Amino acid sequence: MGVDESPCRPQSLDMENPSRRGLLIVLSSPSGAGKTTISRKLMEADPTITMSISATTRAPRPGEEDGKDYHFVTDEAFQHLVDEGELAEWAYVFDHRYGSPKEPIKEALKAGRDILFDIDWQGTQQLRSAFGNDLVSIFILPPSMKELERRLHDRKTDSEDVIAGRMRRAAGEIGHWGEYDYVLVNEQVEDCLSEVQAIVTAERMRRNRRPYLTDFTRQLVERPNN
Ligand SMILES: Nc1nc2c(ncn2[C@@H]2O[C@H](COP(=O)(O)OP(=O)(O)O)[C@@H](O)[C@H]2O)c(=O)[nH]1
Ligand SMILES: Nc1ncnc2c1ncn2[C@@H]1O[C@H](COP(=O)(O)OP(=O)(O)O)[C@@H](O)[C@H]1O
Repeated sequence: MGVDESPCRPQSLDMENPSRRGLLIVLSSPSGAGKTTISRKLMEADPTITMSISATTRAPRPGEEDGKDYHFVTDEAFQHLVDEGELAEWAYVFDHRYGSPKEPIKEALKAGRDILFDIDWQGTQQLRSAFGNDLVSIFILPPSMKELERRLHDRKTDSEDVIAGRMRRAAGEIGHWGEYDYVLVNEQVEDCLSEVQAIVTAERMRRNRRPYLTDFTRQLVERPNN
């Protein structure tokens, strides 16, 4: 259901204005647990959700597209983004820098659209400080460390060295699970996707994200014959 199709949406609402505050949806996990897979499926099922495309200094993997998967930039270009205050958050991950551009977030929130982030715990902390109640955070765990390693090999995008580095970092990343609003185990992709969708649906219904309810409830009470 699209943003404007809620059955609870009062008819008198100004159609030019968004009826709901946009939501920042953050997915974090150790590398290989499945957040890219879940993100893609979530957006396929609900095209009103847009992805925040991060800037990174890491090299593209085979099949990755500049401007679609990441904005692949040099160290100098990344530093320029930092200096100009164009990133809402940024962090070092696996010896590279990754950051979320500020402008698309502002646009999405203004338009009442939801925006999805595939970022680590450091970025999540920074976004939570900046956006508070507009953010919902979800941590995705693998069913086991053995399965995590199997998925990293299966993906065939990284060398043995890189996989070993990602596995070494996984325990540290998992250590931050307690900072997240929701924690899921990605055993079967479709089950995990359904759980993420249930969270998004419920979070969209939160009272503070539906400011029009103030007018709607007033109308209900003041004009009982309508
Ligand atoms: N803080 C922060 N982390 C990011 C950002 N973009 C990606 N990451 C994280 O960087 C880590 C590495 O990402 P990537 O190199 O694509 O590897 P992957 O985890 O195997 O997909 C993952 O934990 C991502 O969630 C960002 O903009 N900010
Ligand atoms: N539930 C799952 N069961 C089996 N394989 C999975 C599952 N979820 C993801 N994968 C596979 O695991 C690999 C890593 O998934 P990916 O989405 O790239 O993880 P991340 O973005 O967290 O690094 C990919 O090859 C993906 O197809």
